[in-house]
Amino acid sequence: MKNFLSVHDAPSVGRLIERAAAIKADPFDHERTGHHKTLINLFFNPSLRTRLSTEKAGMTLGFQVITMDMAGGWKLEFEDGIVMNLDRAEHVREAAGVLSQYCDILAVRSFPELVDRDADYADRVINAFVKYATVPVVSLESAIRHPLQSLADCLTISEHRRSARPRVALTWAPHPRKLPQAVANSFAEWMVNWGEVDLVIANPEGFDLAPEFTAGAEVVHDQAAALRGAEFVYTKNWSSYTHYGATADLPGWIVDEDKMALTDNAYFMHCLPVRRNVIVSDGVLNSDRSLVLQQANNRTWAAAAVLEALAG
Ligand SMILES: NCCC[C@H](NC(=O)CCC(=O)O)C(=O)O
Ligand SMILES: NC(=O)OP(=O)(O)O
Repeated sequence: MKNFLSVHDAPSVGRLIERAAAIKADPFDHERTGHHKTLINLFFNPSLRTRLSTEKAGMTLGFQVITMDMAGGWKLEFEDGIVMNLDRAEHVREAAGVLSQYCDILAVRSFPELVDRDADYADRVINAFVKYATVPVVSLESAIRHPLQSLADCLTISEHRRSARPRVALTWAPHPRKLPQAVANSFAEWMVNWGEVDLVIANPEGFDLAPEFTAGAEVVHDQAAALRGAEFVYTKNWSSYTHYGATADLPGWIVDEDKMALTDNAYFMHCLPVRRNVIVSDGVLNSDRSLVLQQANNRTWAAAAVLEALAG
């Protein structure tokens, strides 16, 4: 594996899940993997889970780990050929080159602006690091994908499924702010490429995800129809891809006990952070069907499997 930006970088989803499970089962037997190697994590946006689980994964494998919050760094320029006489002090070309002097793997989080769809879907920030870094680059959630979350979610589903090929429902839910499509895009493409679940996606009209991520999944606009018979309910808000960045005030899409009663005694999943009693009711989130802490735990083992593959 050269970089880890999407499911397409994983030679085999099943194999990567197996490696994550193996490291989870025996975490103290992998300290040589990153020996004398350095991992740098760069954050252009906030994080709790991604930051700490990736640091923990790096330390578990014996890497030296350095994390930088880019709010404290120079403002970077991403345009090529530009006259840099405004407020951006450093070009990504130098920044990525310099970071490559200090580390063996470079991980980057950068969210979309949700204003210009073409600009966001060009995934400019992470791709600039890929272009100018001389070390492997890992996505810690880019403008359009969150692959480490999705790999952790695959591991969580593999650990909890009752049937060989469970029905997984990804449902849109309400939120007071406009949020990226990244988690949902990634979840869809990992579920489809994994090939061991049947994925149905429910969202309001006007909130269909970009077709490149949902090919192979069923997309419906009736939440109840999607939930019926589901073994896993993966919940997430996203702003509109079609009317780019638009939100909708649809409180009826909350996932509550009545909605969960439609399912096949499903587990509830969410990547966190989650808005209680907006996205999901307290009753569902506090219940023993909620897997949110298991998902957060599995972030560590997903990151470890990816770091192991990149450390070669
Ligand atoms: N990393 C997991 C989700 C990150 C981000 N959520 C958020 O920004 C939620 C913020 C809030 O609830 O205000 C997203 O949807 O992509
Ligand atoms: N799920 C997730 O990526 O959480 P953070 O945004 O806190 O890293």
